[in-house]
Amino acid sequence: MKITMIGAGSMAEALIAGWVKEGSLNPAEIFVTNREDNSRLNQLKDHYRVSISRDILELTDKTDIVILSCKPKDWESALKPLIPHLNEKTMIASVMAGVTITSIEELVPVSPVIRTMPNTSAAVLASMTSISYGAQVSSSQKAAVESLFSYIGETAVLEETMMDAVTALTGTGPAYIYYLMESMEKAAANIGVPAHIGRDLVAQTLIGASRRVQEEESTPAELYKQIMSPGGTTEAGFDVLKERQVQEAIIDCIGSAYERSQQLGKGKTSLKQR
Ligand SMILES: NC(=O)C1=CN([C@@H]2O[C@H](COP(=O)(O)OP(=O)(O)OC[C@H]3O[C@@H](n4cnc5c(N)ncnc54)[C@H](OP(=O)(O)O)[C@@H]3O)[C@@H](O)[C@H]2O)C=CC1
Ligand SMILES: O=C(O)[C@@H]1CCC=N1
Repeated sequence: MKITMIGAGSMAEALIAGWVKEGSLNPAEIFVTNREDNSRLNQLKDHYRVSISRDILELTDKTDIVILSCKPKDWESALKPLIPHLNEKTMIASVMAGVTITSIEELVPVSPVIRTMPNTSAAVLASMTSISYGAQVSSSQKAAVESLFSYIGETAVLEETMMDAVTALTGTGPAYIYYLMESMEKAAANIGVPAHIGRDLVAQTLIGASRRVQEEESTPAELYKQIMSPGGTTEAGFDVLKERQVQEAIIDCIGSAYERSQQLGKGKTSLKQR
């Protein structure tokens, strides 16, 4: 499959890294462009052997899928020069937060449009990617898209009404987990565990906890209650979490990310416009 990526930032790199990691895609058939940062394009070319170009029309020649991996404020100007060269065989897949299928279809009525929400764990083939299809996507195109994103992790096909929610939950999600890990590393250092040791211990603790949720029937609450002995260490820790209302803060954090995804879809590019 020949891919054109418009945008060469963090999310684009995570996708590229995942697609080439085990040879799922031929890097020469991944064409990447950005707005102006030549050194970034050369870096991606040197590291992953992808094809790069400043000529967006050259990139879209015979491409099967154009991936919009720029920011929500930039996609319309990025896509405009391509419009006369697109047809019903060229899929447009967005990874952008907020931007709706309808808004892309309005600009490119001829093309099948797909809205996706991967995450940066694509780099290690562990993305959770949600996918929604516009009305013009054929069943063979749907199969091709699902195969493409299943190379880099798990996929779920969802109604578009859920895309802002999954953006807040799983697109943004790894960042919350890294923040938790950073907090645990800082705590480790405070209680005498050097950072380089603490990092590995914390990472394995998260992997083990996640795997139990994936592989067993128990809920997270049942699992944490198993760890909590009356009067023990876990209870002492949870007393602080409850006193500081950490669970409420996390619920509000994801709610705020959800609202922001909705706003981005309405073209509110600045946080001040909230
Ligand atoms: N980061 C993440 O974890 C996730 C991000 N996303 C979505 O992915 C998208 C990209 O995010 P992220 O990678 O973090 O952003 P970055 O800021 O890292 O990258 C944005 C890229 O878009 C390029 N760009 C901007 N304008 C144009 C244009 N007119 N034509 C071509 N390229 C252009 C930039 O080029 P230049 O540097 O030259 O300006 C840059 O390469 C966003 O829409 C975001 O919502 C989705 C899931 C997770
Ligand atoms: O912060 C953002 O807007 C993007 C969307 C999902 C993750 N990062």
